[in-house]
Amino acid sequence: MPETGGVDGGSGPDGAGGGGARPEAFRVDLRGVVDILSHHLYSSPRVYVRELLQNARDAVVARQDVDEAGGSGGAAAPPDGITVTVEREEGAVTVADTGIGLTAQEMREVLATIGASSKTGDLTQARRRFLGQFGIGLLACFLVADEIEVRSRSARTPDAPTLVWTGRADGTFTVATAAHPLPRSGTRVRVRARPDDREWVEPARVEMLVRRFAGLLDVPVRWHGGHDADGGALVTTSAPWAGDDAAAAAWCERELGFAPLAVVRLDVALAGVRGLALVADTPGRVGHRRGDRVYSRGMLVADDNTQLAPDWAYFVRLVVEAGELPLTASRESLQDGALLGEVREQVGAQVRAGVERLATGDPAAFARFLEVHATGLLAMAAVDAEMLDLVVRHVPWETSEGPLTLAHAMRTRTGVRYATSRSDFAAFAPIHRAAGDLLVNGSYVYGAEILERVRFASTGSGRIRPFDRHAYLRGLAVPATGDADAAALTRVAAPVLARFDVDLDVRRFEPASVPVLLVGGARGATAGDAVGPDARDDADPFADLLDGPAHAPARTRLVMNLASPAVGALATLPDAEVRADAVAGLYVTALLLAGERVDERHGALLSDAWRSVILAAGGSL
Ligand SMILES: Nc1ncnc2c1ncn2[C@@H]1O[C@H](COP(=O)(O)OP(=O)(O)OP(=O)(O)O)[C@@H](O)[C@H]1O
Repeated sequence: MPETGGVDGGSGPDGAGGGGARPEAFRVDLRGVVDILSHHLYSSPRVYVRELLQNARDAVVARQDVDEAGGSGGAAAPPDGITVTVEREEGAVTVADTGIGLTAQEMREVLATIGASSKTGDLTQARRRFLGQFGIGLLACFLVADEIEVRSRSARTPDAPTLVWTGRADGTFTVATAAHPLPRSGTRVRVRARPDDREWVEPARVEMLVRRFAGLLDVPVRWHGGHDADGGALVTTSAPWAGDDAAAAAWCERELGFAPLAVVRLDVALAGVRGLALVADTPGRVGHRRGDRVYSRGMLVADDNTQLAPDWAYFVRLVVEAGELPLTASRESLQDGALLGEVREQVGAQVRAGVERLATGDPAAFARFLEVHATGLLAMAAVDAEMLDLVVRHVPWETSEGPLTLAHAMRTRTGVRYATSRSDFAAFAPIHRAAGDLLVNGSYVYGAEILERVRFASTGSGRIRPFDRHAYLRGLAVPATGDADAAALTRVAAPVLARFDVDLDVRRFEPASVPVLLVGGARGATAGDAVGPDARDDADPFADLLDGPAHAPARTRLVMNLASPAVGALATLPDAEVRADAVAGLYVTALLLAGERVDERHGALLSDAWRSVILAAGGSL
């Protein structure tokens, strides 16, 4: 007669509390429970394969504690470990293990009681050794089948009988002695799919699931397609972190589909977490990490897990053995908690250390890393103090002295300045170089934010300042009053520049190779053109306050360098028209040097200037 699973008919003492009412036991509607599992716990019916593998694995581990006296042997004995077999015609899957097995009493107590597990005695100890803990995993078989058959021979006594437990989705089960004993102790669980669920027991699918879930399992797993009589093909392989970097890279290419730029080893001893951080070969989206491949005792938990790495580590994908980190009941993610938080922090620190090692030990690999991930790295540094630190120490910036790290620049120079516009950097870098000052190009995406943070961080305080072109220009030597060259140049150039709505500023500075500098926001084009509002977007917002009377709009200034031979000789040109064309030409040169947008009209001005100068120098039309 079938027994009813999950119902305990026991009762408490009559009259205890509750006015003499007899305590009754909860009843369990197994179909209802399975319905909850399938809709709210498990992501897909395919997890039945994982749950069976997991139970088999735990049984093999538990067996290691028991010294079976002469239990195994015989020609038909299965090989040590786990074997999965599919009967195509029957639509059945069998997972056989050489594990601890079950006695009749254990079958009644742990197989048929929802929430009962043999693995929860000492939770910490159990967690260290077993995958199961909740006592519900076996029910996953009801996602695809109406009946589960567990054929088992306990390893606890040498002459244990082989028993068959048959559990049904209607909540009943039977225990009987098997007609055909198992050749050695262990368990075979067989599920035969419902006609509607045959897709879940298709051999190709089951093989794929077994390889996926159990590929790294810590006990050997064999796949037996059901045709040959041998022990089946070994599915389990060694973990990617067990081999060298080349093996890890090959694994990454095969399993994750990319050739990693670098491999960082992870080892968080406090939770037995081990694995790899594989540096992606494409930029990815900052702040959008691809999930990580997580295993527990070699059983696949997820390949899109986002709990183990900090968000900023978007440039790596992890493959990790989660060690003692507990899993949720669905077994598809990790339980949140202090331990997970600590592990995440250490994983972050180890990824950062890996990037540092790359930066210091393998410059070529680090350069490749920056080529792909620089923007992302800078984006993270703009918000994360530790990434900022890494960027300061290892990322080279364009400076007036060539590429330098900010750390090096600040260590070796005083008064380092950074320009946040490309045009300022282009125009002022040569002047800084000539004066022995250092200018950093901070016009990259996130450059301004990062340099601003560095400026106020303890490492940077006082050593790096934003570049202020107005203040800098005020520092450039003004020709003495009465300087004849300056007066002559002003007479020649000021009226021409006025046509472009541009003021003249005559200075004398090094290097002489810089004839002109454009300062201010306007991109005046040709004479008579008004300066459009959009032309002001590059202007220094404080320029009005610093330079002009209150509320006066900042006017574009052309700084002409009297130290430049071209500028110095300008006023000596005899022909007024040539002089005017040359001034206009220098103005366009200044626009170009400042990286301003120029158009056809500027091209015409430049062309006129060249024509006039060439003709004046003796050329002919
Ligand atoms: N192959 C097996 N060999 C021996 N015992 C088994 C086997 N499969 C299941 N059992 C027993 O049945 C119990 C219940 O299994 P079930 O999968 O429902 O839960 P669990 O593995 O304990 O926990 P979880 O729900 O976390 O998986 C197990 O604790 C174990 O004692």
